[in-house]
Amino acid sequence: MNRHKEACDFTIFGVLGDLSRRKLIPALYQLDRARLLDDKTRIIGVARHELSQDAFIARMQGSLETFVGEPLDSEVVNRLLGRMQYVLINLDRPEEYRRLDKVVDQEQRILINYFSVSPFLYGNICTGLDHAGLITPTTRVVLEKPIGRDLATSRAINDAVAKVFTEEQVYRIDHYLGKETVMNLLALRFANSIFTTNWDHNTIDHVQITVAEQVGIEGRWGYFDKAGQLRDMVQNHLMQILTLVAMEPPVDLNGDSLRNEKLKVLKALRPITRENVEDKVVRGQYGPGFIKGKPVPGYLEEKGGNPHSTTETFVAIRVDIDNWRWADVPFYLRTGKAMATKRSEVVINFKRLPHNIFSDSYRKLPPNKLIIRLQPDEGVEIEMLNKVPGIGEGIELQRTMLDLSFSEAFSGERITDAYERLLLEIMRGNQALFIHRDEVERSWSWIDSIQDAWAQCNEPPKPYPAGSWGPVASVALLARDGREWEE
Ligand SMILES: NC(=O)C1=CN([C@@H]2O[C@H](COP(=O)(O)OP(=O)(O)OC[C@H]3O[C@@H](n4cnc5c(N)ncnc54)[C@H](OP(=O)(O)O)[C@@H]3O)[C@@H](O)[C@H]2O)C=CC1
Ligand SMILES: O=C1O[C@H](COP(=O)(O)O)[C@@H](O)[C@H](O)[C@H]1O
Repeated sequence: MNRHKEACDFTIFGVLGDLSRRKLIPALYQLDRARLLDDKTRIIGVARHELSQDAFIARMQGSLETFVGEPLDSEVVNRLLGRMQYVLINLDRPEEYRRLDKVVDQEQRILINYFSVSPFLYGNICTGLDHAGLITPTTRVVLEKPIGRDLATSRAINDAVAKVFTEEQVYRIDHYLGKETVMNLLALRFANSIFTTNWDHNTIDHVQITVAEQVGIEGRWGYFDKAGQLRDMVQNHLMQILTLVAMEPPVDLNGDSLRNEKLKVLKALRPITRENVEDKVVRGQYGPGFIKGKPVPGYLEEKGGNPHSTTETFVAIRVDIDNWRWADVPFYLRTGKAMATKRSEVVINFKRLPHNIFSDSYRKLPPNKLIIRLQPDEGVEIEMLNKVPGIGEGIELQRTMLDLSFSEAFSGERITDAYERLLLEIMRGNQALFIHRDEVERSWSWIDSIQDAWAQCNEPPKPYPAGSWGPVASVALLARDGREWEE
């Protein structure tokens, strides 16, 4: 691993697509602004449209103007655009990859190949790069999620990539791993003794992980309807958050140390099958409703959609981890589109104390909670009991919050976008924030079992109004265990 910035030929396949325009190009702008790109680094955009270099630069400038979200620094814009070069390649045609050979220089710079296209094109790109003799031991490849749609397709894609790249050359992106607050889970857990020593079945009752999105599908029907929320969000983002919360302490922060500990958690997930799927999983689909006071269509009425689709837009799951640390500590996951608000958080619910010595007003003392706000309004809260000040008789208790809001505690620090961090780590050659093939395949195998169980049950998803917290059945999922969601 090289911790220093290196000169790269950063090549984006699918440079005119949504991800590239909305996330990658703006992230490169921020890195250039922070002087984190080597002076010799170049950005090569690959797409299949006849486009002059000037027209390409104009399109990239348009992306910056639309998606950077702050006034642009013209000096940085000019420097960044000056690094860019367009190359026309139809990714299905191996003979066209030779055009890249003319622009990359692997003696001077590291070649990074970012596949910002459908995963079903990854094999073709690998063949094309190999055909053109562009793969050397220092070449890197970046794969976007989702890798496939199940274990079989993910294996086929990983096999195609493994024909030409070693695992040490592959960077599988899950952008949640680049979010400040997700990375902070490591600091919280392994830099603070109060948590390190209170992080198991002895002190924790259960864990909740919520990733609620307020947006609906909004023009992404073609992709989303074939995927659904389980594949789109749980297989990757929620599984990664879960593994970071549940894993054993890694020996250090190196890529393999972290990835091995995460993998052990995935191996310990209790399978969900036809026999228990109805008790453990709730599938929902949003209907018409109101978001921010405005009427919004249901999933089946979205533009370009199929009015008979049974694809889920919401999932809630009780996950059990069969290992020593988490015996009898359920992890409840929920994620959905078109929900009441955008909110992602992890809530660690501690156990109740066995006995109450205080007033009768609390029959049982409410347990402590640690709330980790992943986004928005990033921060950490601890819910605890305090004495109400005063000289009255006895000790009166009140629930209080210790609230560490990142915007206040680190005021002046800009919260970097996940892609900025991840692109930088790829350029540095640090694999710690990227996913190993074994993790992807373990996760798919667990998800496939739920998909199979759903297919056997053949039950339609439960409806919920857009702008709500999901189907009522998701409340019942916890109520059956005597618990409730953090609201
Ligand atoms: N968009 C997002 O927010 C996210 C995307 N991802 C992943 O990122 C990847 C890209 O997604 P996204 O940008 O949304 O997809 P888009 O469809 O917007 O972009 C893909 C690009 O690939 C190009 N392309 C397709 N086939 C070929 C070909 N044969 N030769 C050359 N170019 C081709 C398309 O060009 P053309 O215009 O000619 O069809 C298009 O510009 C996917 O793997 C997706 O799952 C992951 C997380 C979030
Ligand atoms: O990967 C994806 O993530 C987004 C949500 O990302 P966030 O950073 O805005 O939380 C989700 O909307 C999309 O469907 C999914 O493919």
